Amino acid sequence: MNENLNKYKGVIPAFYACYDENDGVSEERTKNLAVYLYEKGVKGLYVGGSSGECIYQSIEERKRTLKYVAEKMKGKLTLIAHVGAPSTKDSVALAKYASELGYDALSAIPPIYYKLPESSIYTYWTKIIDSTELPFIIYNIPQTTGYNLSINLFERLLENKKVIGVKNSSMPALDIERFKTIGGNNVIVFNGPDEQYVSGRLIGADAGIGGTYAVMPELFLIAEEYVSTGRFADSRAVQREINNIIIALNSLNGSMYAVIKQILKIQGVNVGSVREPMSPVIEDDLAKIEEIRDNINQAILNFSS
Ligand SMILES: CC(=O)N[C@H](C=O)[C@@H](O)[C@H](O)[C@H](O)CO
Ligand SMILES: CC(=O)C(=O)O
Repeated sequence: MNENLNKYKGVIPAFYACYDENDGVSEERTKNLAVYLYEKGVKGLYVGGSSGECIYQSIEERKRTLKYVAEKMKGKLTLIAHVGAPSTKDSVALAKYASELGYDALSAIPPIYYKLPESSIYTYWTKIIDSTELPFIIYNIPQTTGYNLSINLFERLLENKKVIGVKNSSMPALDIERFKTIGGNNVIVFNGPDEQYVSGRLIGADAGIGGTYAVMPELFLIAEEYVSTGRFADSRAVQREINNIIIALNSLNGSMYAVIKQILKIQGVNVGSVREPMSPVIEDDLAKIEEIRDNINQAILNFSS
């Protein structure tokens, strides 16, 4: 692995949108969550992606989140700014801003909503990449964007030396193997699906970025330790627990992020709720959410010994 890429190797939580009680971006809560995750020992933060509710926020709000995280964590954690927005213009504005703030790398989803040809997707990503000196991580998440990164476009993008990696959230582990095989040691491949962290790492992912890490960073750090030290049976056991928890997080009335934020709140890290149209948690689910939180803590205890 290229030396410069070592700072990306590890568990990198996707950072959440942190709101005040009036659905506004909260400086204090954003900084508190950043510090909380830093103290857990994660490698870096992926700021302003799906978990950051990027699509529901104004560019101004996204800039504020990028700024608050950088103010607290620059030089302490590897900071990746997700700058994908519906228009190229807004994405480039965010990219330039993240670069001024001292982020380590940029990342972006492909264009959304309209089904654009690959030539437009190539141009979109390239304009973001060309707008700063920062390295770039492609974000492939076909479930939400409707576009699945082709090998052809991946190879074309890799011709640009600023492209250092891909965060792959498609479900086939095969995609991770292909991207790693094609990219080799000069490219870092991030596992996307948290439910397949262990499989992703074994088939070629160098690291992981995920939306549920922040509610149970300990478990992903343990899974990573087991994988990297060859304790495969143990790593499977942790993955099973993680999956039980993710399934539970998705089994209630509120959106997964609302449930996660409720758990963080019980843990003493209040980051508010989710922005509509995502649904908040409902009163009737609060006891079940406590139970999920207890299960997370029990799993951490079980695997820490
Ligand atoms: C589709 C999607 O949002 N994928 C996220 C990013 O890769 C994951 O981290 C999920 O949040 C996670 O795997 C839970 O399903
Ligand atoms: C990984 C993820 O959930 C994000 O893009 O924020």
